[in-house]
Amino acid sequence: MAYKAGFVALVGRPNVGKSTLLNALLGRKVAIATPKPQTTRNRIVGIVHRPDGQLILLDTPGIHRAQHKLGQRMNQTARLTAREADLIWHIVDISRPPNEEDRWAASLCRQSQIPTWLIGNKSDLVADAAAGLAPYQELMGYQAHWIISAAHELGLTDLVERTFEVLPEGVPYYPEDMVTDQSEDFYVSEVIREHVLELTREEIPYSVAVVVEERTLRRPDLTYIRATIYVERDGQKAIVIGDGGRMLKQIGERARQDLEEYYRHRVFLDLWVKVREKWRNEESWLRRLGYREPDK
Ligand SMILES: Nc1nc2c(ncn2[C@@H]2O[C@H](COP(=O)(O)OP(=O)(O)OP(=O)(O)O)[C@@H](O)[C@H]2O)c(=O)[nH]1
Repeated sequence: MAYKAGFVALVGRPNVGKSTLLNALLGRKVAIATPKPQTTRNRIVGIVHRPDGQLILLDTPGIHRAQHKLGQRMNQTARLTAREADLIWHIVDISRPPNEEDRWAASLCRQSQIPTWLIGNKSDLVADAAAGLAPYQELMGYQAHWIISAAHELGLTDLVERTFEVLPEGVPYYPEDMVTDQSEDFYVSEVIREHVLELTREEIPYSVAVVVEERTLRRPDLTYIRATIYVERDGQKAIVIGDGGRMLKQIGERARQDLEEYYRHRVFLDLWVKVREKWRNEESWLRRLGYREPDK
């Protein structure tokens, strides 16, 4: 069987169940990939790995965020192009009728000219799912539609199965063993490190490493992150902390803002600075920090 690999963009107004769907799909066979922010505009939020293929799920920032800024957003970032996705899943909540935002999302999908499937979620909430889906179908007229319940994991197998069928043939984009936590922690540490380097300039060259010690979702809208910034000398520690802790506060502030943007909810960032001499020579440390040898 030919190997399939492709990108699916998730589109849908807030609250339709995108995160729930992702979580349901991101079972064991799935890993989160966290590319550097500059490498792609549409964030990769998950990869479904199978022996015969790889389904890469993309989130499209800007599409489902701004309710009141809808007008502005229309001319701004939210845009999907065929270069970025092979298929769009436009997710809707069939327990409610379509609203302005659903219409707007639909117009973006149409403009993109990417094949789009209508995914009617929350089927468990309605007695007649087909009736719930009908107004959306009328409005959008997409090629195909699906009825699912992300929360109850209904209809997902078929959806994924059929999606693989339409993905292009290709080679894997990502290694199969991509581990969720590692890449996410690595991303978080890179964000922090970036601000350390930016704010301290030449004073702290490359002798800085950041280790995420804890990262927990404390509440649905709050991620707690405790991280340690490692430097090689006491003098560097003093610089990173700054007078009265001012530098560290600024680093934390900037990194937190970036991370809140990334997680789309509040982040409590607890930063520590420690000295560890010559960490750069320690192999186990380099591995712990995520600096692995590139994949062959
Ligand atoms: N009954 C039911 N509730 C669901 C289903 N899918 C999602 N929900 C609920 O709908 C609400 C919104 O779900 P999310 O997954 O956070 O929606 P989202 O589209 O990611 O929302 P944003 O993060 O705001 O973009 C949550 O309370 C979910 O528990 C479903 O299939 N059935």
